[in-house]
Amino acid sequence: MSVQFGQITIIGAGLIGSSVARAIQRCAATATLVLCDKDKDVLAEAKALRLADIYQIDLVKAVTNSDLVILAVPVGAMAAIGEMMAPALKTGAIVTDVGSVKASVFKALKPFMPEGVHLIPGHPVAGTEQSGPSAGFASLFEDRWCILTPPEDCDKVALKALTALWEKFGSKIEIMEAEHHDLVLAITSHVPHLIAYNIVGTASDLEEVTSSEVIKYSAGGFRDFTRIAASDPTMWRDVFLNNKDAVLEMLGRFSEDLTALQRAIRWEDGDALYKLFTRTREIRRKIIDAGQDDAKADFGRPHKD
Ligand SMILES: NC(=O)c1ccc[n+]([C@@H]2O[C@H](COP(=O)([O-])OP(=O)(O)OC[C@H]3O[C@@H](n4cnc5c(N)ncnc54)[C@H](O)[C@@H]3O)[C@@H](O)[C@H]2O)c1
Ligand SMILES: O=C(O)C(=O)C[C@]1(C(=O)O)C=C[C@@H](O)C=C1
Repeated sequence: MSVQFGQITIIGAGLIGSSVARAIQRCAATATLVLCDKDKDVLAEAKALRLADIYQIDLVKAVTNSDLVILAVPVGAMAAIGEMMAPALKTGAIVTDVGSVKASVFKALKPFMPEGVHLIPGHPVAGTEQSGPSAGFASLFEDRWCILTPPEDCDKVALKALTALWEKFGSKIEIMEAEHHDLVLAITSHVPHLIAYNIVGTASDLEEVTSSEVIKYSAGGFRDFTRIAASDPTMWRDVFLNNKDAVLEMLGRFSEDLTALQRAIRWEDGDALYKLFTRTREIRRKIIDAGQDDAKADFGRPHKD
């Protein structure tokens, strides 16, 4: 495959940044790949893994001359990075990100973007509970959705180039409004993570059950929740603080439905329970039929490369 960009810079060499680096290397999408991270140990780990051509702790130096800058940092870190790197951005460059929330990222970055720089936020809907450069893998994005949320006046050529790159990674592309993205992901990703954090927290707080019993007898359902609840604390703190309205809206609905379930159990309304469980089983089957599930669901995705 041919080189599409002269220089690409990835800011943040963690799970997603390092997976993007590996995917870029695999499809030879750039002549020069620059990897930047604020943490020197992370950069050293990335270097040992040979994830890029240049390793740079200085943000300004890292983005200078880049045709594409990909921000792969927690969403709460975007604004400060945007402000710091803005003066060094090349005219015509594309700035994108991989953050799990979209409206707040656009709002955080837009004011700093110089004239002639194309800001196109993105979100690969693929990941694991792991963090850091060693946890990444090139096939992470294969057959997964990558949602792009370009502004209405987005440059068509820039959008086409970014779309082509994600397609090279094996992703399926969906174009969406940022606010709609945040509402959909609140129910499909953010609230499920909150539920997992909460149930594992509740179990560990139980006074009459020791924490060693929780670990010893954790099977099936609870174990699956612990995988999700092991996800990165910084990343998820930032997701909830930056998608507050949509998460609270979905959490309100969730609480109402939970109260209905509570009532059904109290009044021994077996029909209501049976009906709901039948409906939810159908949803699981539809997800499998649509190819959106894989065996990794239990313990993270196996590394395929
Ligand atoms: N983990 C997932 O499953 C997943 C999936 C899709 C999208 N995302 C999004 O991807 C982004 C990165 O998540 P991750 O899982 O790769 O996290 P990670 O913790 O593995 O990596 C984040 C990296 O960013 C670096 N960093 C933080 N602030 C920085 C700064 N100011 N300058 C330079 N580097 C900085 C950290 O040192 C770290 O190495 C987040 O916005 C997250 O919402 C995560
Ligand atoms: O599989 C997992 O471990 C994930 O949590 C991945 C997951 C998700 O909720 O689906 C997490 C956050 C991202 O923004 C995208 C993907």
